[in-house]
Amino acid sequence: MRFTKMEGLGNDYVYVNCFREKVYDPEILARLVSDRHRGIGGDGLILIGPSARADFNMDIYNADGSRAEMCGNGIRCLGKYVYDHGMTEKTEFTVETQAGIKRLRCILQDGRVVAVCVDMGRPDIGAAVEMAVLPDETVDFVRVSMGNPHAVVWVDDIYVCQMETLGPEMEVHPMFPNRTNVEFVQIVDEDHMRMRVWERGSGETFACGTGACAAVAAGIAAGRTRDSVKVSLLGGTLDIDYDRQNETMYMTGPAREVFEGWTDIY
Ligand SMILES: N[C@@H](CCC[C@H](N)C(=O)O)C(=O)O
Repeated sequence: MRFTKMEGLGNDYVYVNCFREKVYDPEILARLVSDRHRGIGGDGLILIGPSARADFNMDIYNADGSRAEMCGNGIRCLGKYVYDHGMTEKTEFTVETQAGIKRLRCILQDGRVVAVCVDMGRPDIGAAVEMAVLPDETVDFVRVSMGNPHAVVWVDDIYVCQMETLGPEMEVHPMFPNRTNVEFVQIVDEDHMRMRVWERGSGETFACGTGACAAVAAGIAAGRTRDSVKVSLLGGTLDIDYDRQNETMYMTGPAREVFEGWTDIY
């Protein structure tokens, strides 16, 4: 099976072009290829395929084999893949995901895609909630859906926020029957946030595009940020812009191809 390893801000995925490859069991394949010691290594698996409703289809599986509805960093890399590999001549096109159809605009340098802007759709924000966690503590969070589930926790400092213990506990808490991604977010000022993320099915990653949109949506709803915010993650910075008129979030950030290869795991 031929594959391509790609990354957006260090959030890395193994891509398989299903226009020419057949994947028999994507859940098992995701676990095998994501293994950083015995596999290719990545935060999950992304399958690029045809769509009856859009220019392309994206299916994403986390490192533990679970299926996710959407991936912000992953969809930017898909945009780079299909343009740079000559699968489209358009710099603006649509991608069907489990969270609906997303519109992408590729930003080129010397004929290659260096960054992609994605219309991420309308965030769905819940009320602030308190959750009991061990031992005898509570944590306040805001539930946000970007098509996939997020819990945004405000912290004073992302480096001393107990992410390693709270993240896995919140991910599987009974309040989230489908589990959740958890964002730990520090407001630097009205235009800038710092964020660490515990991803459902993958653990801590360097960045999460849907998570950054969820954090900005929660920041705007709480009156703590403006509509255009830079989100600094461990792997770099994303630009998130809320379009009030159309009630939609735009995410802009880089996309990189790391290497191509062949594997007999499939
Ligand atoms: N890293 C992604 C999100 C990937 C899916 C997520 N772990 C989930 O299960 O919802 C992003 O950049 O958005």
